[in-house]
Amino acid sequence: MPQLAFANSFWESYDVLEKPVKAGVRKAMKKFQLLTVPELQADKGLHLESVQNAQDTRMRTIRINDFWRGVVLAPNDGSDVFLLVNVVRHDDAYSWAAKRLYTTNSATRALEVRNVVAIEQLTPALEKAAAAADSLLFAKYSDTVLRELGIDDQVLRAVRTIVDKVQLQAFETLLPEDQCEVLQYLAEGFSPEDVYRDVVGVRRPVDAGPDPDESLAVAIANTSSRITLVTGPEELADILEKPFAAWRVFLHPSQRRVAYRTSYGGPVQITGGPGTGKTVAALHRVKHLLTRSPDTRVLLTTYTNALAASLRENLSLLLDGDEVLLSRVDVTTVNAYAHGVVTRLDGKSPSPVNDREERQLWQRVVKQLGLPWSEQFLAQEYRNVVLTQDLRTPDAYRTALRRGRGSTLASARRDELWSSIELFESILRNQKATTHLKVCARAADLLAGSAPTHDRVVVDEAQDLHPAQWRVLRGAVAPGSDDLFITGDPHQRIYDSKVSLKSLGISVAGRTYRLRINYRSTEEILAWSTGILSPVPVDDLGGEGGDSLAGYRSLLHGRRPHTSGYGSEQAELAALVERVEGWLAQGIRPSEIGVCARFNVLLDKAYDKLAAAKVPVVRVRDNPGPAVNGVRLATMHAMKGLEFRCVAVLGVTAGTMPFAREVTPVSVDALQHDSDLLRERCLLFVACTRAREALAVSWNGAVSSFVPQLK
Ligand SMILES: Nc1ncnc2c1ncn2[C@@H]1O[C@H](COP(=O)(O)OP(=O)(O)OP(=O)(O)O)[C@@H](O)[C@H]1O
Repeated sequence: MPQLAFANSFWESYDVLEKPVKAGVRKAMKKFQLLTVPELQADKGLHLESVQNAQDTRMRTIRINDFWRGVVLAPNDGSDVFLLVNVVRHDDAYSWAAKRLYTTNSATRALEVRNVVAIEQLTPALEKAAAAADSLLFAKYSDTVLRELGIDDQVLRAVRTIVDKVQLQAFETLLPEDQCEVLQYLAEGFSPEDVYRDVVGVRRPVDAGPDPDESLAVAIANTSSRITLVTGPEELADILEKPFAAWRVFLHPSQRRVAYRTSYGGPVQITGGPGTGKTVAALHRVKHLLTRSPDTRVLLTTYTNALAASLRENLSLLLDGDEVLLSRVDVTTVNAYAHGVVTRLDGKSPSPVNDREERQLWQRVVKQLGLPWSEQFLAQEYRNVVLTQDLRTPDAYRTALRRGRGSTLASARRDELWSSIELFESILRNQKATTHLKVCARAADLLAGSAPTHDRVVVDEAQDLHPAQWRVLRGAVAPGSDDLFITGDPHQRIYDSKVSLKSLGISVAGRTYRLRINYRSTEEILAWSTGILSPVPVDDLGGEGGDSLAGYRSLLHGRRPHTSGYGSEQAELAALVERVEGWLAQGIRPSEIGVCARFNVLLDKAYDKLAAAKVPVVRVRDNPGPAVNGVRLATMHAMKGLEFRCVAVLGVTAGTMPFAREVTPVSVDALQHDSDLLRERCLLFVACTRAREALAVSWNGAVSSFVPQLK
């Protein structure tokens, strides 16, 4: 019996087919599992036929129904894997199939496809233009270097005509995938050695011989990042029936490498810009850890309850709803986990105050003691010095290094300040209340004196965790191999947490990896959003140096973000309604649209305007499940970790972004001032990078200085 494999191009077309057409595909696919190759060729219903004038003689089409045909690559080398590459309307199927050529990459040994006709047609004209060009994008790389990276003769000829990145982009959909990726990395300034390591090395089979003489079946097996091989009828039914989520099946080699590495010697850190699949890598790592050993208990944490719910859902999808595996994972936030530990080991449930109540308490302290510091200064001192370093006595505080704080405090002043901390804590005690970070501190103490609760910990959205929360995670698992798998992006740090992971007993030295391909947003959205952060340096995740967004790329292209200023809030909101209606008219579902603003006040007004225009709207804070209809409205903070096809960011006005009240004046503390400003910038960056296809940023009055000017 032949075997079946599916290329990712197939899923892209299959996913949007109408139900009866999908049923037709399923019926046709079944035949591949029931019939022998000669029977397939003779089957009248399937009508497996060659494609006239095809560039690839292995190209066949099959009948799905009167209007649709499947495009199949049939083996002609004695191997037996048929590759389903597309489902196309009858009239287009033949010309689509005729132009495509599948080849085995000489370096990666993976199967890749090109639009051979288009490349042939374009190249001569481009060669003429290139002869007159001042410089060529790949001039500094010799043919030998490019060939070693897998570039073949036809692509090499085209490469020698490329003058700049824009032209490379225009070629992207035509070029064979691995070769294209090599060129994209070189164009970003990566050295051929880096590209070999990150693109070729991770794909090339260890036992690859000097020449690519593999059969089609072997080349298919080498292409796991783009092709799924189906092993049996049940798997086929399963895969065709479930909603398809590409990330479950097609991991980029850089994602696969970090997620499925058998074991790490200790904590490992995965960073990457927005949308690079860090959450996806974390989920696959959980799968790997669970399936590797039958008893392993995993703690998977994220930042908010809403994100925890979505992680749970996706993990269930990835594990095919396997209850036995799922029962060995706890998916939660660090705060909720800490709360559970304290409740269990102290025998009573703590009652943390919320952010607003905590602010009010500090106001009370300031009023009562009449000290020369603002409530904001005291709250930051408590969070960023006292709780960060876990200082518990006035003596410890008196001599502590106040890392990250730019103001000096002499010993006498520190004693005064400590009195405010004592008062704050005593008010809490009297109210039988506490704070989330104090619950974490208590949980860390309790864990230090008891057995770890889990065998492995996987941490998503790590950039915003406070040292008190890291201490909890450190205590949840015994130090050793595979103890902590940490994913995060320091450019998305929207709470004021300064962390040195090493000082918390979490050393990731030699075990840090970076993901660079953005699967979410178009290159246009990513590049524009990157401009929000480009004027300022950003610390890395572990607090040991700097991080940068250089070299991140997207696989998708689209329109540039739309930026517009209005004379009044009314006008801005009226334009929002029009924009959302426009998106809906394009067939985008309400739940695929996100509208966000820095504060709820503006969101409330947006809610009313949209509702008045009969646009369904829901607030993200009300935790609407995926099935709930309605445009999603969220504050910028609540946008963390989410994504939408279209995003409108409102009120990016000079007085709001940055919001002066949230920014410590330079005169009070210069370092804190910079760090507050950076946090505000990151907030806008997070909001904008939630958009997949369309981003609209607007303001009323003067524009925020964070908004990059479109060139
Ligand atoms: N290998 C893949 N193939 C297809 N889609 C992918 C792949 N990896 C990630 N994605 C998709 O890209 C999007 C972003 O992935 P994910 O949320 O894991 O990124 P992230 O790095 O955690 O993002 P952020 O830090 O911005 O929250 C999701 O829609 C995800 O399904």
